[in-house]
Amino acid sequence: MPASNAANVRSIKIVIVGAGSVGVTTAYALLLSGLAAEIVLIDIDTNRALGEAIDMSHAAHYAQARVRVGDSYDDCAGATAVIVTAGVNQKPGQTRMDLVKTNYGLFKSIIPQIAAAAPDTILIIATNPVDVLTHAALKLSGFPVERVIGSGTAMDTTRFRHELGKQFGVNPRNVHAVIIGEHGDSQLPVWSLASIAGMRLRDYAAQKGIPYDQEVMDGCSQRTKDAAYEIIQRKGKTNYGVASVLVSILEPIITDGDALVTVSRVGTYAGVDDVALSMPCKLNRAGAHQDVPLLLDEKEKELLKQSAESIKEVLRACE
Ligand SMILES: NC(=O)C1=CN([C@@H]2O[C@H](COP(=O)(O)OP(=O)(O)OC[C@H]3O[C@@H](n4cnc5c(N)ncnc54)[C@H](O)[C@@H]3O)[C@@H](O)[C@H]2O)C=CC1
Ligand SMILES: CC(=O)C(=O)O
Repeated sequence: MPASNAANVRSIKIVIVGAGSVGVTTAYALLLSGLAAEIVLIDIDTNRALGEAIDMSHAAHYAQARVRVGDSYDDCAGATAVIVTAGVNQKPGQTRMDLVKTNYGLFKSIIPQIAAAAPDTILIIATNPVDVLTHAALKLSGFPVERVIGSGTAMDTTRFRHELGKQFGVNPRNVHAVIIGEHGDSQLPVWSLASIAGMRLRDYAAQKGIPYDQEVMDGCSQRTKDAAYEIIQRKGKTNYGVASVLVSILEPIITDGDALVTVSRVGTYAGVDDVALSMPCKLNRAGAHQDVPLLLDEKEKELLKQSAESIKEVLRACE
């Protein structure tokens, strides 16, 4: 973090609603990041949350931050951001959309309480299905659209860059490629704009003498899409990747950093209105701004439309 922002951190309070696997891993990643002075955990299982907070407060000794449990949603007051991770997760074989009924019901109860206690905060939604619930959180909070952000395909973009970085033998940070659309099965890779060192992937491969094969590339995007299914099949949940992604979304909000991140936000996409999905957004103190139009090719535009429509269909069924 830039030294000029260090002073800000002393006033930064972040609330995490849902102190399960994603919530506590995020709290720990945030604690070690040094971005917050106070981290508050809120969970219906207050006893377990307290155990986590006590344990983490011993790590806080090394990180100069305070971790505590909130007594009620009133503890959201004054939070720079409230991250929502409460809700059921996928069992092996389930899709994210399979969780919608339970988690939508939960949001109807918790979002109005957070909004009443912290009317100026930024909501960051991680609970799945994240796009549908980002839309729900916007409607239930009455917040401006910039202040309701879904973690969206920031997670998939991270996984995609990891796959491409392995394929091309470069650090994933040097791969410029995004996954857009649903954080789920209808997501799409933007191949037409993917680059390494300013070169299209095909050109980079040619320069390096690496064979370029679209089937191999498609394997990278397929593994990205399937990553959560594989991890859940093997260990029952995903938590480390998303925790780091949530901190990477928080960082530009806390530091007013103007970072471009593929997050989910309500808007109109490929002609489908009032739907939340991910496109690159500029993140800063005021929230998420959609001022990064992507010049998609015709096939990508069609796939984005299909993704928006599939999210909208689930939204309609919820209403
Ligand atoms: N956006 C993303 O990239 C990712 C999203 N997820 C999603 O995050 C959610 C949480 O996953 P896990 O942490 O693995 O589940 P978990 O079961 O470990 O934790 C969920 C927590 O929510 C709490 N909770 C339930 N109802 C509550 C309420 N009314 N108020 C406060 N807390 C409440 C539970 O007590 C539990 O501690 C799931 O929907 C999962 O699909 C998980 C990984 C990645
Ligand atoms: C579970 C989930 O949404 C993920 O790890 O991508």
